Amino acid sequence: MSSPILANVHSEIGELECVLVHTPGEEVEKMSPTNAHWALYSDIISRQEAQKEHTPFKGALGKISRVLEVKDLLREVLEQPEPKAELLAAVCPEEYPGLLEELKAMDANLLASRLIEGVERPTGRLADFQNGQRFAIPPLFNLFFMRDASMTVFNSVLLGSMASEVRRGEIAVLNAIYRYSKTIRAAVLDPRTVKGAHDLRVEGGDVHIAREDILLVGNGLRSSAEGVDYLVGQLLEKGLEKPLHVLVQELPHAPESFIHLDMVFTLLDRDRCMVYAPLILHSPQFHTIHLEVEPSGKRRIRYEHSLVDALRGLGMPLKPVLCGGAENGWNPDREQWHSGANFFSFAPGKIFGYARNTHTIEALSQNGFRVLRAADVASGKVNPMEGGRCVVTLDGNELPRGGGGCRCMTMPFARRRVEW
Ligand SMILES: NC(=O)NCCC[C@H](N)C(=O)O
Repeated sequence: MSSPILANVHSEIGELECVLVHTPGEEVEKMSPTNAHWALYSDIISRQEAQKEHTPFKGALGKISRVLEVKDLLREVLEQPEPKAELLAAVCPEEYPGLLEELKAMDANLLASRLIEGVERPTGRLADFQNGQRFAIPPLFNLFFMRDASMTVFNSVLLGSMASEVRRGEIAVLNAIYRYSKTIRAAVLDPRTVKGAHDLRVEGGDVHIAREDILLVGNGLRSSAEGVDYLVGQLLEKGLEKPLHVLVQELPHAPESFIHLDMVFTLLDRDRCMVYAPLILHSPQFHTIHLEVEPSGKRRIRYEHSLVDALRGLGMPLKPVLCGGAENGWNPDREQWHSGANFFSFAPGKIFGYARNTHTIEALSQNGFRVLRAADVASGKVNPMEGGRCVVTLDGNELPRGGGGCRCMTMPFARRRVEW
């Protein structure tokens, strides 16, 4: 058996070597207009349509990098008796002992599907049915947004501390995978072990590694100040070789399309970033805070003019490309809403994004990004690794209704180091 792949991510843009994804399955249809908002979707979506859009994305990723389906990793873990028992104990409510036995008897394949797609309460009680509490184990509606519930930070994986109850089931599954998979290996940082930390929240959409010594962290609905302090504390405990700069970007709590930093800002190349300008370039209300941490643990903290200015000050001059192609007006708002600022870099200057955000794609084209189609990359018709900058576009009309884009749908596990 080959040796496991080790967690190794030291930037947002290094050439991708291994990425975790989840193809949207039955779980995305286990909702109706009444509970879609609770499930954190802005609309109900069709599995078939979502899969149609996701397939070329995964296919294109497969031409570039090793791609691991989270369900395959889960199956591998469930084939091992002790991890299986441990995971079932974590997710199966004690009030249904019969259910636990039923799940224990399932083979790894069926059980992996059940844990992702959800298990209905076995009681058949009308009250549960009517109040929408139908699940003993809720479906992992948002699992295809692999980015958020865990994140590779250097050589460790940090489990998310999710702001919404509906996403907490993802953590148990991912925790089991990171601890027991034979395919991948990582040291796991688990915020659940911190006692009494009621306001410790951190999600991967907010955590970006700009450079080995610079982290960017969104601070809003999903990641709290305590979450940032936890991450810094963990990195200090592991030992810093040089000062670490943490640039914290405050985010508005509404509308819901501003949930994470990656919905308003993503890194595209050594010298380009995508910005939703009204917030990232021109907001006096939402601050950028620079936390400098020395290897000794000594910290300094100050306001910066903006994220882009702070990065320039740290020797990362970035030209912003505008989401919606303009500073203000309808287009930035319309395209940001459909994850128009959310790009996933698979190498410096090589990115994935949704084709529907035409003004943003045009702005990228004007910045030297060749526009390719994911289906053509997946079929081998074009090779995105050849030539300079490119944006690989996928038809994303159904997927963004779940609330995220290409960065949200990937969890990079290993990348090559960038030569700066
Ligand atoms: N990084 C991201 O912005 N992820 C998108 C997550 C969407 C999901 N429906 C959520 O609200 O958590």
